[in-house]
Formats: sequence, structure tokens, C-alpha cells
Amino acid sequence: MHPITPERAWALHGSAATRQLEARAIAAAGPHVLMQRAGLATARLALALAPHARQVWIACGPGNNGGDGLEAAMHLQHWGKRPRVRWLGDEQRLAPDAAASLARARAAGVLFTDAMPELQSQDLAIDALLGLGNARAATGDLAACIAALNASAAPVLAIDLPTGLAADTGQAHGPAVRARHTLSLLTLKPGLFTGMGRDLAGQVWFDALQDGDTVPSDATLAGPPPARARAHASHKGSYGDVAVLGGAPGMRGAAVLAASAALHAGAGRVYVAALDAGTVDLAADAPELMWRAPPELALARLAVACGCGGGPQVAAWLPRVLAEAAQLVLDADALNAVAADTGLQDALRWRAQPTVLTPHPLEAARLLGSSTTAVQADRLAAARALAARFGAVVLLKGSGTVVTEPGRAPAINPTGNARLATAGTGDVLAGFVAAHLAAGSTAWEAACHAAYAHGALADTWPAGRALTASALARAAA
Ligand SMILES: NC(=O)C1=CN([C@@H]2O[C@H](COP(=O)(O)OP(=O)(O)OC[C@H]3O[C@@H](n4cnc5c(N)ncnc54)[C@H](O)[C@@H]3O)[C@@H](O)[C@H]2O)[C@@H](O)CC1
Ligand SMILES: [K+]
Repeated sequence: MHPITPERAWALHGSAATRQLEARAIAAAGPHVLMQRAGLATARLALALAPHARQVWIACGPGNNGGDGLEAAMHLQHWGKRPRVRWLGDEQRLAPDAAASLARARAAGVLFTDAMPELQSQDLAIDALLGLGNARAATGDLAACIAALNASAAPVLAIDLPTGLAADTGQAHGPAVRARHTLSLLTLKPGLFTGMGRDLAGQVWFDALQDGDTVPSDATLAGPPPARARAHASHKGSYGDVAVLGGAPGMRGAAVLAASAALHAGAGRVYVAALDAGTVDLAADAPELMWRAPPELALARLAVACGCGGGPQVAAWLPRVLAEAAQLVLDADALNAVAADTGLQDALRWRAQPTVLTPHPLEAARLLGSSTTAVQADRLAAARALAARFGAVVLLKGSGTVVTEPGRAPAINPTGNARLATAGTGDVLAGFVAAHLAAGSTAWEAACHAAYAHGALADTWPAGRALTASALARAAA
């Protein structure tokens, strides 16, 4: 069993791939063996998480997820923990594995009761209501058990998935359990790490149930970028040049944030071409930045971050930028301009040089002609659709940022937290991506590594210090 942390990459499998592995594993190991392993793993983790629990309440649903809970109850009973089980199944319609675990729990003397105990903070509640078979919004007793788990003073350990969370998309279309821990069985599911998954699953643990079999993964949980030392003999030209095109009147700060981020992330030289024709000189704030008028940029040898407070004015520059930029990050206003203009969409599709699009869900929805709700309902599918439509790497921001490109399984970024929900952090991310592109990374690597570094900075941010975009930009190293 492994705790899932951002320190290494993991393969992710959706429900179809997991069902395929499950069928093969059951055929190889024999009936009930997998559920026995699942129940034992759950009971062990329960004991490790709540060694001083006086009470363990296990809410078991009608299917095999409930069977895992019954199996765990049997072990906890043998270990003297006296679990109480609320079981929502029907013996007449029970699958054979769950029926076997029900019999074992009964034989062990587990207490079955409809009454929920008063749990304290050191106790434990286990969500064994639904897993992969979650098919529709919960109602009735099931919804009442979900509400009871969420109201409990004790931490909740969810088996396989928090009940209500969709394994493939990370969405919940009805009541869902908010767990402190989730033990994912046989495979890690993408939905645990994007959309609502990160909030509902809490700390994720993984047990492969001794199954060494593999099928192609649907996505990857990204790991840290490889450490790359700077050679002593390098000079500023070795790390490439970035230009930021943006900063329309009143939004010049966005361009400065992206430029500062690129600079601190290691770009050799950083040019800022502000669309604000005003004369305010920000050189005093960031003396390393080189200010240019947009026409002066030698786009064909620059990694360009375009958008970044560009306002509607950025649209006029996009035909040239799309045709010429050696590498390109399109963010914010540049994405909105593309969404509004089919000519720019064609130019983006025809572009052959490395390109990263960094939309948040609303920008993605505009580009796809859909809605934020539709994008969030299946973030992986939305990112894949955008990548296919424009032939570019797409970095879809949000909880569990998704990076994808045509012909490749998406990566979900494991770092970051709600502290990044503050003005300007998107500009900083665009600057990071541009710095990676300028240093010679592929568009895919640049997007994955920048997203990881951006989130990791927020995850290790000192508790008492305000996370502002400008401080975030300067913290990159
Ligand atoms: N078959 C096996 O031996 C194994 C199964 N495993 C466990 O089994 C789970 C999958 O089991 P199942 O396929 O039985 O699926 P679940 O146990 O997730 O749920 C299926 C049952 O719940 C009902 N249901 C679904 N949504 C409902 C709703 N909203 N309201 C009321 N009832 C609803 C279904 O009609 C079905 O009876 C996995 O998530 C995992 O926890 C693991 O133990 C590995 C081994
Ligand atoms: K569950």
C-alpha cells in the first residue's frame, strides 16, 4: 500500500480499464480472493489511521464496494475493534463475493444496526457505500448515510472512491462523501485527482491487491520534473529568450508578472512588449526586464507568452505572433481573441511551431463553444478535445490541472492548492511555461513542468506569508 504524494508519477485507469483488470485478476486468483485482499487492506489502513478509535462505523452499500466494507468489518472485529455496520444491501440480489463477505462478517459476530454511533474525533467512519458501480444520484437511505458520514466528527476513510465521485471525470452529480482518506483499489482512478476529486478524496492511498497485470493507462498523475543542473560554462543566451506580449492599458501589471516569472524561472533574457502605449516606466521595479515596442520583437527567435492582460488590443497582433513566434504560450485575452475569430483559429491550427494553450475552464468553454459546466463535467475530455481541435498542447487550469496533446494520454498535475486562486497567478504560470520553452523543453514538458513547479510553490508556501502573484513569480528558482 502506498500513500500518493507528488514525489513520483503514477498510471491512472478509468472504470473500463479497471473493470478489465478486475475481470482478469478474478479469473487468475479465483472467486472472492480480491475482495478478501481489499477488505484486509482497508482494515489495516483503518487501524493505522485511527489506532485509538473506540468506535468504527462502516456504512456498506448494496454492491461489492459494500462487500469490501463487510470484509474489513470482519477483520476489525477479530482485532477487537467491535465495528458497527449499517448495511444497505438486499440478500436476494447480492453478488456472490459480497454475499461471501456478508456471511464472514456475520460469523465473526459483527454488530449490524441501523443506528449510527456518536463518533468522536479519534474514531473512524468508513465509506463502503458505492465505488465503481456508482450509477446515479443517491437518494433515500443511501443519501442519508452520505449525509451522516459528512456530518460525523470522526474522519472518513472511503473505500475505492468517495461515494458519489465519478471515477473517470472527478465530478459528482448528486450527494457525495467528503473523505479524509481514500484507499483506491487495484488501480488509481483519474477522477480522484481532478475536478472535485481532490476535495472529496482527501489523502489518496493505493493498493494494487497483489495484481501485477497491466492494461494501457488512461492518464498519468505527473511526477516532478527531472532536476537539471545549470552548466558552469553556460551564459544567459544558453537559456533562451522570452518575450511577453500583453499589458493593455490598466493591465500592464499582468505582463510584468509573466515577465518576472519567466526571468526567475531561468530565462536568459526577458523582453516585455506592452500594448499600453503610455509612458509609465516600470523599469525601476524590474530592472532586468527589457522593454520593447511590439513591432521590434524578433518573434522568430523568441519564446512568446501572449495574452497576459492583453485586453482586446492583443487580437491585432495575433496573426503575426501565430505565424512567427518560435515557441508560443497563448493565455487569457489571447485565447479569448482566438475564440472570437475563426481566422485566428485557422492560423492556430496551421501553426507548426511548439504551442501551449493555458485556458481556465471558462476560456476553454469559449474555445470549444460549450459551457464551463460542460468543461468541468469532464475536464480530461475537454482538454483532449481542445488539443485535437488546435493541434497544440493544452494546459487546462483548475483543481487537478490537466495537460494533454494530440495522440497522448493526459497528465494530471498533482500539486497546487486553493491559495493559487488569486489575481495574477495565471500570468505567472504563462511566464513559467515560456521560460521552459525558451530553455529548449518540448511544449509537453514545458507545460507539465511549469504546472508542477507553480503548484509546488503554493504547496510549500509559508503559512503566515501572503501568497501574491508577484511573490510567487519571484519564488521560482
Ligand atoms: N468484484 C470484486 O471481487 C472486487 C470488487 N471491488 C470493489 O467493488 C466495487 C465495485 O463493485 P460493484 O460493481 O458491485 O459496484 P458498487 O458496489 O460501487 O455499487 C453497485 C451497486 O450499487 C447500486 N447503485 C449504484 N448507484 C446507486 C444509487 N445511486 N442508489 C442506489 N443504488 C445504487 C447498483 O445498482 C449496484 O447494486 C469497487 O469499487 C471495489 O470497491 C474490489 O474489492 C476488488 C474486487
Ligand atoms: K466508497
